[in-house]
This record gives sequence, C-alpha cells and structure tokens, in this order.
Amino acid sequence: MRVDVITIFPDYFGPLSLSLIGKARGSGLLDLEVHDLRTWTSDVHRTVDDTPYGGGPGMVMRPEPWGQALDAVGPGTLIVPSPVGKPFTQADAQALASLDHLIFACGRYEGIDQRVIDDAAARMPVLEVSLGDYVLFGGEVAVIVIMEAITRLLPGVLGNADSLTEESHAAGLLEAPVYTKPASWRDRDVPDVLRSGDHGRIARWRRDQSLLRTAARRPDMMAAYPPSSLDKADRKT
Ligand SMILES: OB(O)c1ccc2cc[nH]c2c1
Repeated sequence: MRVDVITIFPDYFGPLSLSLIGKARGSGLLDLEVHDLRTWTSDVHRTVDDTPYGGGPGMVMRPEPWGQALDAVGPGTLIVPSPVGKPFTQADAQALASLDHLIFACGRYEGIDQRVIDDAAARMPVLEVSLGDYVLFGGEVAVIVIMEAITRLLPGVLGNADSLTEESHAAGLLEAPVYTKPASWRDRDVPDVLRSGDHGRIARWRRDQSLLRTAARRPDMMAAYPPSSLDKADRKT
C-alpha cells in the first residue's frame, strides 16, 4: 500500500516510524511518504493560510498549495480528517486497507478552502472523516490513528491474523474480558470457565460476555448487530 501524507507539520509523523508500522514500512508492506505542504508555496514566507471570506475568527488554508500538492501526489483515495466528517469506523478501516493508494490531507487553522475538496472530488474519491465529537488542533493526530487502524489490517503486519477476528468491532461487538497468569491476583480469580479446557464452553462464555458488554456500553452497536447472528434468547439485555 502506498500512502502520501500532506501536512505543515511533518515531524508529527515520527510515530509512524515505530513499532509495527515502522516494520511494515521497512518490509515494503507499507510505502509511506510525508510531504510538507509548504513545498508547494511560491512566496518568500511560504504562506499556506489567509483570512476567511465572510469574516470570522482564525485563518483558512489557501487552495493553491493544496491544489498543486494533490496534483503532484495523486490520484488516489483522498482522506481528509475533519470535525465535519463522517464518523470513522472499523468498517472504514477495513475498506481502506484494501486500497492501493491513500492520500491524507491534514488541515489546520479553521480548515482547508472548500474548493480544494471539491476540485479533488472531480478527480478522485474523497472521504472527510471524523474520529469523534470533539475537535483537535488539526488533522495530524487523526491521521496517525487512522493509519494505525488501517496498517494493522494489512496482511503480514500482525504476527497472528487470528487476533483480527475476535477483537472489538471486527464482528460488530465489543470483545470479552481477557485474563492471563496468575490464576488469582489480589483475591481476584480468573473465571473458572477459562481454565476448564472446554473450548466450546469457553467460546459460549466469551460470546455471552461480548453481548453483555456491548448491550451495557454500546446499545447503538447492539441495535445494529446483524439479527441473523442473534437468536431471540441472545437479545435479552
Ligand atoms: O478534530 B479534527 O479531526 C480536525 C481535523 C482537521 C482540522 C483542521 C483544523 N482543525 C481540525 C480538527
């Protein structure tokens, strides 16, 4: 997978050289390049922002540098983290993980001139995505989160691909509690079923725990959970 990130803060992406993402880059599973938006400015001050038409607080990112940057690195699927974007989900991560070329545009200030998004949408798929109902200083941290969600799904990145099937959100539920040694810790014992060796009973316990946890913490997920996967008994919450 090829990924281009365009930002005025390239140093924000140091973390993408660490751990499993760093290994994915080193092995060639992930070809990531971070670009400084100011590369595509032409004035002595390398200006990337200006005052908003219509007035209002703050500054808006100018269209010219962005247009030239996207011309240079595109086409691909353009992902723009934004407070006004569609909520980013595990399903989005899974869909994006199957693509060949992603481009991330990191906004700052009050955002990117809308014409940049509109112009890009005429030439490539554009997704404006939000991580949640809160606002960050800019898109960089969101890109790191999205890159981690996507990269861990790439074949060969996780040592044990089985981890992907049981984890939260992968099957539309929150995962069951996990335990490891010692069997007893501060007078708290591991549930006996997990030490029974009865894999069928363990699987049923884990599914029940997932359903209970999801119903208690995420009724929205439970409401969307495929009815084909639940019999009537399961729906009691
Ligand atoms: O909350 B966010 O994901 C986000 C994304 C981009 C910009 C640009 C200026 N503020 C931003 C916030």
